[in-house]
Amino acid sequence: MITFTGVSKRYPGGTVAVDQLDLEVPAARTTVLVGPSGCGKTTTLRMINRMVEHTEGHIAIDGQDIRARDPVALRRSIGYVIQQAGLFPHRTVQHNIATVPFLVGTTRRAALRRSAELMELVGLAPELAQRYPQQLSGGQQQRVGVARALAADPPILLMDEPFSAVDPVVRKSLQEELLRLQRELRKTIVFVTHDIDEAVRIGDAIAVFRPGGRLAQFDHPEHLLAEPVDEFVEAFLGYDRGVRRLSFFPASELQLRRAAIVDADHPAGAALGQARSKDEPWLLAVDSREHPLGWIHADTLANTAATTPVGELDLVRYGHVFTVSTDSLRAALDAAMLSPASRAVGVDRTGRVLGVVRQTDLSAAIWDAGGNGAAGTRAHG
Ligand SMILES: Nc1ncnc2c1ncn2[C@@H]1O[C@H](COP(=O)(O)OP(=O)(O)OP(=O)(O)O)[C@@H](O)[C@H]1O
Repeated sequence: MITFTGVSKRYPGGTVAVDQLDLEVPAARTTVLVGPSGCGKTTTLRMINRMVEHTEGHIAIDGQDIRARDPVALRRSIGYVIQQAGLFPHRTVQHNIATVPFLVGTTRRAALRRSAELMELVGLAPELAQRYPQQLSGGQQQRVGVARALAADPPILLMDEPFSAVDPVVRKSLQEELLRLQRELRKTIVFVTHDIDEAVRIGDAIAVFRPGGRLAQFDHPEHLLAEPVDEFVEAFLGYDRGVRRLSFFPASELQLRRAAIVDADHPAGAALGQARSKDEPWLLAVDSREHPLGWIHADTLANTAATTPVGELDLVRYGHVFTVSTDSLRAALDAAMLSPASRAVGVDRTGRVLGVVRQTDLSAAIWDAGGNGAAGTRAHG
């Protein structure tokens, strides 16, 4: 655990970057520091490894005051990842990753072996080992940065806007990788970002700072979104926080309708009977592996020769699906909103259709989620 007690930082010249911070950063969890530009996030992060010395108060790691530690040894025992990775341009990928092992006197062989292990861990192909940083994409550079920070197996990892220089798609995949790594490694991660969506996605706890370096709220993401302490936090979270909160409620409890599924080789007449008897105006046609093909409306079936197989009709695109076991209500809502049939298609991990969810059933689940705020369980998606 990292404990800040009455910590302030006044830079020479008088700027108070952090003002009387009391914060307990839990061990083996990801804590995210968010807030508008200049509110003291980076300063807070850098005070942990003494790259910036605090001017008031105490900072302790597992009960030990960091001032009692040698700053160089302290820094080496804490992983540090920054925006645009901060790699050494004249060192190959494998040597960049092995920087700290080399510094602390690990044998060349052991350091390079560790480097290869870490490349695999962060999802970098082995053939990239001999490349130089400028020969990598932004996302690959960030992965090297993470691998380098993990090389000495530090219990604490500080990450300062590590993913903000890459495009949104790469950023999302890096966030997913970080979540996967963290499930495996259980480091104490302190992560700085401007982006509240990123914070909610990866944080177990979120500290929102306000201008002037003051802590506004420290909370679990779902609780933060449900109950911002004041107007500043509410505005910072954005006015779509209700929808964002849905990402904490699993889709697995949604009622899935199987009666709306029809095999592609089923004749139109029988499908029409199914649609009418089950009160399902939209049917989802599936192939022999039960993967979705598209929607068909009862009116279309009524105007088709009864013997024509459903799969030969003009099916309406089904849009995107949600994975029942891992996605959240937010993903299911999104799938339903974008569906021409106003229904979301729920699949298993292999893409097999498990059922469809109507917007009315979704509304009921969302209503329940709203009523039981704090009881939500985190979905993985
Ligand atoms: N070395 C320094 N000397 C003087 N003032 C500084 C120094 N570093 C930061 N500051 C000031 O301290 C305040 C907090 O800066 P800090 O970088 O911690 O904020 P931040 O929340 O990380 O900002 P951003 O999101 O823009 O990176 C700002 O007013 C900044 O100008």
